Amino acid sequence: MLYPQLRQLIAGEWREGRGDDVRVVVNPATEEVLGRYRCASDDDVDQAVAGAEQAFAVWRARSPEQRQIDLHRVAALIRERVDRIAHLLASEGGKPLHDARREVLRSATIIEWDAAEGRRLYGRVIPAEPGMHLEAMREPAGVVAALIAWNFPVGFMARKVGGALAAGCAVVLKSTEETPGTCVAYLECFVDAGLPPGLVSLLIGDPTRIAPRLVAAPAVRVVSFTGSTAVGKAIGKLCAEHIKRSVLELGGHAPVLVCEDADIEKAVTALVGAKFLNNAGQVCVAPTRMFVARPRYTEFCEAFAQAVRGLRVGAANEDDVQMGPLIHERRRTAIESLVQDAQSRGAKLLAGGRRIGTRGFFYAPTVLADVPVEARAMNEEPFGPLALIASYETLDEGLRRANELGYGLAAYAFTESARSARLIAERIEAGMLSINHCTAAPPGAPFGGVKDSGHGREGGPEGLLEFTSMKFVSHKMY
Ligand SMILES: NC(=O)C1=CN([C@@H]2O[C@H](COP(=O)(O)OP(=O)(O)OC[C@H]3O[C@@H](n4cnc5c(N)ncnc54)[C@H](O)[C@@H]3O)[C@@H](O)[C@H]2O)C=CC1
Ligand SMILES: O=Cc1ccc(S(=O)(=O)O)cc1
Repeated sequence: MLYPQLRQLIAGEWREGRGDDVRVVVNPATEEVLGRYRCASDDDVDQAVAGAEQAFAVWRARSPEQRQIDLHRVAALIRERVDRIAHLLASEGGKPLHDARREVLRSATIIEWDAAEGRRLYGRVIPAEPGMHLEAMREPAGVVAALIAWNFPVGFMARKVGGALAAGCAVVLKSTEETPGTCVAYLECFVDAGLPPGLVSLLIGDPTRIAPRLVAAPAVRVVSFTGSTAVGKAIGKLCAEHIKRSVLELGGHAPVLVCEDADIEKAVTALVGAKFLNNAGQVCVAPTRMFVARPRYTEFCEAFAQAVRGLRVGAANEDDVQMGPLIHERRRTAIESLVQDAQSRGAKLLAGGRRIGTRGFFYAPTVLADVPVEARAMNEEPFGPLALIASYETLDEGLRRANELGYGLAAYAFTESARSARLIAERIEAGMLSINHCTAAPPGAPFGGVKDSGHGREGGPEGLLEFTSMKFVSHKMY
């Protein structure tokens, strides 16, 4: 399948960037160069924002029903082009083709859900004396700056671009440096569906140049970022400086409580899938710190390690592959260093712990047990195929361990006890808790974190409201 020409989409026109730098895109499974792009310049950013501002005026004037119809055309094109988009996502991002396909198809469902929800952005009539009409109106916020990461570029585009458009906004999207071909192919669906020119722009280039200019642009009203907590803090500061509303979907280091009464077989199947088979652990909600009730510890460790040893690692297009490579050499070195550090502090290696092959950024699915609290991996988000296991004596202690980090994105619990489940639900410090499963949040659920994992929500009615502003209108009629 042909790799696309990597062009910017600026004010309705696909064209080359006008920045100085040219960068390459690499297949992480083969290290082969897939393509090159010239970065966006400051002027490109300004033109994209100006185009979005003009298109916003057209789009907000359309009825919510018409916007839903328009977005359904986009979703239909995404489904039609699933093979092409998934192929690009797998080549650039390294995930197995079947996972890439699932992400693309799910993204169409997200857009459809948001498109329908866009018709329900109700305001409120406030009771008042006769002759006075008091109303809280919800309006589209304006131009949205969407900054995404490489691990689920399609899912992120659906949530940010789909959500913003469904709420009546226009979007300037900053592509990921690693997966620009996927972003181009995906946004072609929006253009080819006949949306107003300029409604969605795509900028590819140096994020440290694009992001500050985009956030500072007066027409930009909401900034939606997905990435690390470190970069999220920098974006948050920029937003504060320019008084921009922000949605920050940042890192996580999800704890898992495996209670004494858990079904260990079911827990292991769910956790191995969510940890390793979901983008090789490069997921913000990946279950990573597994705290197991002492009486079930050995049983859990053995079952978990055995399941992990049987996983098939390989390139996206290989038959039956379950886990792909890491996105780049930096991530592999980071995982390696976390594993070495934990082992030097007494952690026991139960599976993996090594590179695989001579080409591509492969690292074996790795399990460490008896991981001490001071190991770096217990504190820094690994963002890779590394699971950590430790035991707890009481549920109180388990909850304390689960809550001890600054992160607060996803958390998981496995228990057959309604009482334990309730206690965990009440006391866990996380934006999302899954009990007895690890399946992904559906489009209608509010996705997001607390503490250092960010603020604001994507998905559900809550996600759409982030792209709206309130206007209070009081009308004295006589
Ligand atoms: N919440 C999530 O889903 C993600 C979390 N991460 C975390 O970040 C760590 C590092 O991965 P990276 O790819 O290096 O993530 P990162 O946070 O550095 O980059 C994420 C996105 O932010 C943009 N970015 C980077 N530096 C920027 C800056 N100074 N100003 C504005 N935008 C900037 C990049 O274009 C990138 O696509 C991972 O190990 C993981 O812990 C990374 C990607 C996604
Ligand atoms: O890594 C975090 C992450 C991954 C996927 C999604 S989505 O549901 O596909 O949007 C959200 C966050």
